[in-house]
Amino acid sequence: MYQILKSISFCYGHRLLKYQGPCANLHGHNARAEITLASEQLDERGMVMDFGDIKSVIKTWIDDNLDHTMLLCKDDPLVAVLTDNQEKFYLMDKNPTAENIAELIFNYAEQQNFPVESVTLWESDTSFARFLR
Ligand SMILES: Nc1nc2c(c(=O)[nH]1)N=C([C@H](O)[C@H](O)COP(=O)(O)OP(=O)(O)OP(=O)(O)O)CN2
Repeated sequence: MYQILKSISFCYGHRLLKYQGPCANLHGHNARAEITLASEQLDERGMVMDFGDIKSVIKTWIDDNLDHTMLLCKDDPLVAVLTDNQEKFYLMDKNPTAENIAELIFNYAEQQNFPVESVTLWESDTSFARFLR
C-alpha cells in the first residue's frame, strides 16, 4: 500500500453552537488540512497521484469556499445577519467543529474520485481532528 499526504493551509472564522466555553464566541484559526491518499498500485509515473493535481483541485476548492471565510452552522442566527449584510460565509449542515470540517473536505475529495483515505484538520498547533471511512 502506498500513501501520500498533501498539506493545505488556510484560515477561517467560526463559532460552536451547543458549546459552553470560549469557542462559543466568534474566533478564527490558522488551520492546516492534511489530505492522505492511498493506493495499492502506482500509475505509470510511479505516483499515487501528482501532488500538484491534489493542490490544484482541493486547494482551489478550499481557497474558494473556506479560506478567509466564516464557517457557520445552518442553525446559527448569524446566518441571517451575514446574509442581510452581504458578507461571505460557508453554510454547514453541522456544527463547524474540526471534525466536521475534516469530513467536509474528505467528502469533496471523494466526490472528485480521489483515493482519499483520511483528512486531518489541524485547528491549532496542538489540536487536530481526523475523518476517515
Ligand atoms: N473535539 C473538538 N473539541 C474542540 C473543538 C473542535 O472542533 N473539536 N474546537 C474548539 C475550539 O474551536 C478551538 O479549537 C479551541 O480548541 P483548543 O485546542 O482547546 O484551544 P486552546 O487554545 O485552549 O489550545 P491549547 O493549545 O491547549 O492552549 C474547542 N474544542
